[in-house]
Amino acid sequence: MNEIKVAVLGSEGVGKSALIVRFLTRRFIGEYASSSECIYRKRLSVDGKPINLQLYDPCSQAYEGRSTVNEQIQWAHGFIVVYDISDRSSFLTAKAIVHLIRELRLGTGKRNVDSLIFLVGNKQDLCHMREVRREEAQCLAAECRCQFYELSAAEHHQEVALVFFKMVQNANVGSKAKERRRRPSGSMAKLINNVFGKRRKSV
Ligand SMILES: Nc1nc2c(ncn2[C@@H]2O[C@H](COP(=O)(O)OP(=O)(O)OP(=O)(O)O)[C@@H](O)[C@H]2O)c(=O)[nH]1
Repeated sequence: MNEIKVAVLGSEGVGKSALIVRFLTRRFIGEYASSSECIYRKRLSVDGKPINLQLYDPCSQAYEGRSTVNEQIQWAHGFIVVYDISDRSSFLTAKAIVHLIRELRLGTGKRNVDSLIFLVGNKQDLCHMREVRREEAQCLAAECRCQFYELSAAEHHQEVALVFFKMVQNANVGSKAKERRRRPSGSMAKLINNVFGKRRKSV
């Protein structure tokens, strides 16, 4: 069964746990007691195929700089980078994380990251306290070639679910493509067989 690993990153209090819990349970739970990192697991069906999804939530460890994100980047197939639209500093942290992911992914040779970073502005219900303009976030997303969403874990279930499903779909397509690159294609396998198989017989 295909394993898809997604890290949900961002600074403290932006709503990482709220988004994950909203996706997993459809509910918004105001406060979360957890103070240590955790991995949530869920079985999904994508295009009729079963998928084991793992979601990494760093909890209060939040963004602890380059070395922590480096480890998370090695682990994850995809990244949901969250900021709070009413907190400018959380946007700057999200920006730093997105840049770091791109830089480190290129460094590890895992180049195909374009569809696997989502920038998510959470707490859209607090738009009267907005500190990050939507256009600014869209610009960052375009510059870093990632997908952009603005939503509210508190108010939107469908939008939140869509973001997670889209990420799983993209990661799944990426892992299938990787698998195909590893294995020779059907026609290539036939060709290899024809050439080398026949030669072996005639020796
Ligand atoms: N108004 C509003 N509050 C939200 C939303 N999402 C989360 N919150 C609140 O923001 C606070 C932090 O949410 P968490 O989900 O714990 O944030 P986190 O990023 O996981 O925080 P850490 O685990 O400390 O890193 C809580 O009080 C949530 O109720 C939202 O969409 N709107």
